[in-house]
Order: sequence, then C-alpha cells, then structure tokens
Amino acid sequence: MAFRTARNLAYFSNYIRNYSTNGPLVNVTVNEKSGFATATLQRPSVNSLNLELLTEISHTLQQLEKNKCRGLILTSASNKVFSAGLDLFELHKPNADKIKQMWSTLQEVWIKLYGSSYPTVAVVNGHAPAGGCMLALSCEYRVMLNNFIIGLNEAQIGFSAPMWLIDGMRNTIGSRQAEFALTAGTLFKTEEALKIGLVDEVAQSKEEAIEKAEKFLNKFAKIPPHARSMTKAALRGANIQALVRNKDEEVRSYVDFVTDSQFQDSLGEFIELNLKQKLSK
Ligand SMILES: CCCCC/C=C/C(=O)SCCNC(=O)CCNC(=O)[C@H](O)C(C)(C)COP(=O)(O)OP(=O)(O)OC[C@H]1O[C@@H](n2cnc3c(N)ncnc32)[C@H](O)[C@@H]1OP(=O)(O)O
Repeated sequence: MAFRTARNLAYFSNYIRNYSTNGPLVNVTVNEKSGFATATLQRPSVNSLNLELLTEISHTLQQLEKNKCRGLILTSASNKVFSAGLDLFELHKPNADKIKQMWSTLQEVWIKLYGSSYPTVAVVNGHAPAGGCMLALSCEYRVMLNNFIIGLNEAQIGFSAPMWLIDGMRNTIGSRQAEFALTAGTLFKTEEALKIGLVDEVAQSKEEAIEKAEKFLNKFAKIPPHARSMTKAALRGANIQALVRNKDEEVRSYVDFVTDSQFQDSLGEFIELNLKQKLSK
C-alpha cells in the first residue's frame, strides 16, 4: 500500500494501533500527536466487571505497556455509569472455578493499572461504586462529573475490600477518612468526594473532563519517562509486592468466602433491595 500523504500514514498507523488493542468491551484510541490512549469501557449497560470485561481490561493494559503508551485516560461509554463494580449476578450462586478466575484477573488488572509505567487518569463520567471506584483509585488522577456517586461500599454488600484496595483508599484520602468510609461502605456524591480528596477535580461535561485529564498528563511532557516511572514504582511498589506475595492465598480465601451460604444470603438481599433486575426465584 502506498502512502501518498503524511496524513494517510498517520491514519494507517492509528488504525494499526487501534486494531491491536481493541476488543468488543474496551475501545482504545490513541492520539498520535500526544501519544495518549483513551480506553473506553463499553460493556452494556453498567460496565459491571465480569470475567470477560476484566480479561479485556487486563489485555488492554498489557498492550499499552508494550506499546510504550505516553498516558492513559480511562473512561466509560455510558453517560450514567463509569463501572458498577463486580458483576453481582455472577457472584450470586457462582461457579467456584469462574469466581477463582474472576478474582485472579481482578488482581491482575489492579497490578497492571496501579503499577503502570505510564501516567493514568480516570475520567469518572458516571457512578463508580466498589470495583468502579477501584479502577478510578488505581489511576494517578481522577476527574469526575457532577451528580454521581463513588466509593467502596463492600461493607454494605457483606464483605470487606481487600488489603491492597484499603491501602489505595488510605493513601488517597488518609487513614481516618478511609476508616469512616470503609466501615460504613459510604458512597460519596461528586462534591463530597472532591472535599475528601477521593477525586481531584470536578467537570461539568465529559469534554471538559477529558481536557482536564490531558492537562494532567501534559504535566509530564518534560519529565524523562524512566525517571517518572521509577519514582512511581518506588511509591507504589511495596503495595504491589504485598499482593504478589499473597495472590494465591487471597484468591483461595475469597472463593471460600463468596461461596459460603451466609455471604450468598446477604448478597441475595442486597440485589433484591438495590438492583432493578431481580433474581429469578
Ligand atoms: C473491586 C475490588 C474488590 C473489592 C470487591 C468489589 C466488589 C464489588 O465491586 S461488588 C459490586 C458492588 N456494586 C454495587 O453495589 C453497585 C450496584 N448498582 C447500583 O448501585 C446502581 O445500579 C448504579 C448506581 C450503578 C446505577 O444506578 P441506575 O443508573 O439507577 O441503574 P440501575 O440500578 O437501574 O441498573 C441498571 C442495570 O444494571 C444492573 N446492575 C447494576 N449494578 C450491577 C452490578 N454490580 N452487577 C450486575 N448488574 C448490575 C441492574 O440490575 C440493571 O439491570 P436491568 O434491570 O437489566 O437494566
């Protein structure tokens, strides 16, 4: 194929990069000029994290690392929900093998996103409970749109967030606020989240949020990437290593916990009370 213009060439290379990272549940576009990638979660209707979506996010992060991504903006195709967290219908009366894979992939996603060498921003353009908040917290910066909720509400569902996520919350909002928030399973409105530092900026539209995200990523334009990533690794490495050491043990105890009848009862009640789509009896 002959490239008649530089524009043609740029279009083709953009196509190649999109092609290599895109899947049906995560759309990736790369701005050739800035080198920033935008990964858009698009599992209808609420980006709930089932094994397929988690696997695709994990694959996307791996590809971005391999392609020496200059910065990532993580966002949602929905204008109401960033991510509703783990797929609660898949946690209910589950297949133990699938749950095992799901938790292990969730750990991989956190390790890759929290530990990425490139800078990351979450454009939280919708509600972000539990696993949705986890994705946002793994990024270095959060820009959130008004009138949504964010937080770790695991306690309300009947379990505790894992240690690595508790540490992420503690590092972001401080120990005392984290203790209040996690023990009550609080979901914060956008303005409240800004006040406690759970999000960094508020935007009125997705376009404005993307602009703010790019402004954050551009701060690193003159910082040598290896110096930036070494510093990030020094700051975040201990949390990652703690999970890596305990990965299999955590999967085992999570599977035991989720398959236990007491948790299944409390999850069933939560779904009946909170979700439009009810359980079939
Ligand atoms: C991640 C680190 C590890 C820690 C462990 C993590 C645990 C979790 O992530 S547990 C998941 C916790 N998630 C939640 O508590 C969210 C529950 N959902 C909601 O609160 C709301 O749905 C909402 C705020 C996310 C959106 O509200 P709204 O816009 O009013 O939409 P609906 O409630 O009508 O829901 C639309 C549609 O989506 C289904 N749905 C919602 N959440 C989930 C979910 N987590 N898993 C599976 N499906 C979900 C809901 O049932 C509706 O379905 P349809 O009736 O078929 O439209």
